[in-house]
Amino acid sequence: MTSRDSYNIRVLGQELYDKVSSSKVLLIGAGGIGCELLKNLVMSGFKDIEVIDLDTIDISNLNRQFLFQKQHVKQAKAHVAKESAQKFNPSAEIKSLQCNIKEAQFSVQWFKQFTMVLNALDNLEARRHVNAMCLAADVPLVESGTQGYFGQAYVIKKDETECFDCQPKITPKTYPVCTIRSTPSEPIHSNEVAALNRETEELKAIKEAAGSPDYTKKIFSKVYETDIERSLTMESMWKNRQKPTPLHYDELENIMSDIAEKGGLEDRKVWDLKENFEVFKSSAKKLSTRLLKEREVHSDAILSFDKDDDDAMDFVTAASNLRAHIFGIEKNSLFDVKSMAGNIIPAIATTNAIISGLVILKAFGILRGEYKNNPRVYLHTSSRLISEANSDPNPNCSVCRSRSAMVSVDFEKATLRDLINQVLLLPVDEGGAGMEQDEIAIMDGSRMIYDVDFEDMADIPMKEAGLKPDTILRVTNDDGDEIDLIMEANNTEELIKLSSPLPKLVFKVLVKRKMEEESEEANKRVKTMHTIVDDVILLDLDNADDDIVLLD
Ligand SMILES: Nc1ncnc2c1ncn2[C@@H]1O[C@H](COP(=O)(O)OP(=O)(O)OP(=O)(O)O)[C@@H](O)[C@H]1O
Ligand SMILES: [Zn+2]
Repeated sequence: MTSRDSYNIRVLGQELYDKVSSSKVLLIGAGGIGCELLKNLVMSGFKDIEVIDLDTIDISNLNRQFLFQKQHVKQAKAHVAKESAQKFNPSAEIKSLQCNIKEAQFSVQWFKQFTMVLNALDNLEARRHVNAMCLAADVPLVESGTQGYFGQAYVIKKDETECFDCQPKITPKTYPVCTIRSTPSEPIHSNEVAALNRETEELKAIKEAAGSPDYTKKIFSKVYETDIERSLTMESMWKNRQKPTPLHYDELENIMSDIAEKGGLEDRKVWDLKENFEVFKSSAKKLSTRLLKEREVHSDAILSFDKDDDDAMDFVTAASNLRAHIFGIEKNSLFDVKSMAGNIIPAIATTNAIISGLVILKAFGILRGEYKNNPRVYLHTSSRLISEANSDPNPNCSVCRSRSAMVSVDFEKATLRDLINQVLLLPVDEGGAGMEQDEIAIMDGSRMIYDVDFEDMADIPMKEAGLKPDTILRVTNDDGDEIDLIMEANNTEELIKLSSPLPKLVFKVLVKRKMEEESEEANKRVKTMHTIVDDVILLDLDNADDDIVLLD
């Protein structure tokens, strides 16, 4: 036993320590939160850890992802994180995978081997996927995230708490191109125009003029002079708006200044007009020189935008500020533009550290069997921690409120008809779905494979119908019941068999489904169901007669 272990026994107590050291944990993501978390896991006594990350280390990760150093740049995050974290507690067994967690090899069955899953991801799609997999595998998940000084950590457990998708998520803002091209009104508009310009016509012009002595002048004059003067001729556009003021290259060139290019300009300072002009010229020149060099190797080389490319960020900042000046919009520092153009909020190491610590506390809670009573924790401004009770699943959530079960299948022989007869029509008290034949619909992802008017695939072997192990079939009926059937290859003689009885119906929502999904209005109504008029909720808690509750 290492001294780390005896220390952990004293801190956690023997009972929790034993649970910690015998549990198997999956950590998804080895970025800002993931690095902190992996270090915390090994230091607090977790011994069996699998870490997965699809990415390689970028130089910009080094300021906060402290398991990585300069010599690791371009190596796989998961492998380097494992090597570095291992040193904190050599008795821990860490397995690393450089993969996308959405790959088919990480099946529901694979997820089932873990005591818990810890998410340290940075995107909605992967979070949604892991949420669905953990629900299907019935493995508790700790979800976490940070944005600047804000952060949160909470537990998701099937049937006990809200899942990741129980509450609608705000989708990132987009701006209509036509509006921002002609009449930008906020700083972010100008930035996007600069980015768009760079990506479309104006960048093409820069590329074509690259190498010629007056190419920056050409592009400058087109975007900031000719285009603006043209738009000024459309009188009606400026009736209720401030008119733009074109910029003239030669006039700016003649302003006396000792700045030759960006050298010495601070990233957090808002540059003045002349400074933006000089940075525009120098960054455009550097970008085009780079392009010409790359074209010597590949004739069709292009430059693509990367928020961590200094020349690209200088160009976008200066170009958007020049345009902001024309439209009388406030200019921004390079630091601010980087947040907007890269659609990022700067990551803060301290926030990641606080949230990772909380994730470990949530994980201890899971090992003590605390789900609903394992409060969500939010980190707010002024470093205040706020805890909030974990909520029940949203009865209208289409992700966690559908029932799911594993079905073992002989894909070579069993047909959808077998599935219908032996699982879906099977009475509820025999562990089946108790559905009616003519109201069943079966979907394989977005592909309809069976309903009463489409039986083409009902009598062919499932393999021929394109079904394979780990397919998740969604079965619905006219009552709005939803059942997810996770199809696994069978290891018995039987054609088809439910691995476990279907979970009983807890909440059955018979609203006419018009209120579902997408629209904000619908989402509001889902959250406050008592305001729904004319909708009916059917609670069938014990599978006895349905109770009908009318909502006023
Ligand atoms: N589908 C996925 N499968 C595996 N790993 C993923 C998946 N999606 C995201 N990740 C990983 O999750 C981690 C999230 O970490 P973080 O938020 O710190 O992002 P980052 O890319 O390292 O930093 P930044 O975006 O701030 O430059 C990243 O390392 C990323 O590679
Ligand atoms: Zn849910």
